[in-house]
Amino acid sequence: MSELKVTDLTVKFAGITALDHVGFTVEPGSIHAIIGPNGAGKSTCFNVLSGVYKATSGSVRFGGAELTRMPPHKIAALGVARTFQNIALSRFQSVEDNVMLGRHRLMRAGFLSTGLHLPHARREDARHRARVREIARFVGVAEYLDAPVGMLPYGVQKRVELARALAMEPKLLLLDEPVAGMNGGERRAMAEVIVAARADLGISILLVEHDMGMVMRLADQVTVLDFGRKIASGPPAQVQNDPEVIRAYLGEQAVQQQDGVVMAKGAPGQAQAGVREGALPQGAPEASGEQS
Ligand SMILES: Nc1ncnc2c1ncn2[C@@H]1O[C@H](COP(=O)(O)OP(=O)(O)OP(=O)(O)O)[C@@H](O)[C@H]1O
Repeated sequence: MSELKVTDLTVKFAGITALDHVGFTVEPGSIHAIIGPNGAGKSTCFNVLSGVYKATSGSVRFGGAELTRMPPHKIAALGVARTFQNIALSRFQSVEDNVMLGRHRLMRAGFLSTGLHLPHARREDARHRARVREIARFVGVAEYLDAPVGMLPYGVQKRVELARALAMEPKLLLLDEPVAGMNGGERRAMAEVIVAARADLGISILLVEHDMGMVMRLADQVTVLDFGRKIASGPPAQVQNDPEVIRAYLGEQAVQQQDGVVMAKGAPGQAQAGVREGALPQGAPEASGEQS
């Protein structure tokens, strides 16, 4: 099994250092979360890992391969699959056809022989469609296989996206805010699928998520970014009590006020000026059911 090792990763855009010598390791078969307030560099990190952005310096190694100079399709071919913050599916195609797109790199029959319905291409297509149906059952979308994706509820579409990523038979899955915009029930269903993907398929998972209840419940390890720098890392229980992390989320005042309890000032439910999105709850709560 391959580990993902990120070392000294730096990404600069004109005038902005989005990632500043960031390092972390995703152990094989683990769930690792990257968290941090808005603009911390989480998406930039994902975009480098999947080949969308080029690193300014540093290294990303997956197994024996250096990913930083590889195009996205080569990284995918090594077994790294990702989902996106905003759903990236073909709305007019069926669930089955969308998930089949994930299998393309695994198919040997060319476009022409598939189009001409040659026997070997037909057999291969049937084999892949059978696997697609298995994966659809695994993520709980089997009943929607024939439906156009655009007709389905948002939570189901997010699971279809996960199914398409799993259809690539990845070793490492990058999930960019997998429960964003979902209601409580949808979040719990998604969390169950993520846990099952690790347990049943042995996949390593790297997760960016603003739902801290979910992160604290699912992740084995958490890396915290703020303004492009890694400010903390470790198991969830350790990270959520780290003063640097509390300061990043709630500001200096909160650190001075808090004595074991992290709270923002102001009326309940009212955001404090300067408090950044993704407030960090104490304890290890169940999946929150609330959107951060
Ligand atoms: N393509 C780009 N060009 C210029 N600046 C960028 C680009 N992508 C990201 N940035 C900047 O890099 C910094 C990190 O942004 P990034 O989107 O990675 O943060 P994030 O932690 O994912 O935030 P959010 O939680 O809001 O999605 C921000 O200052 C952002 O404006």
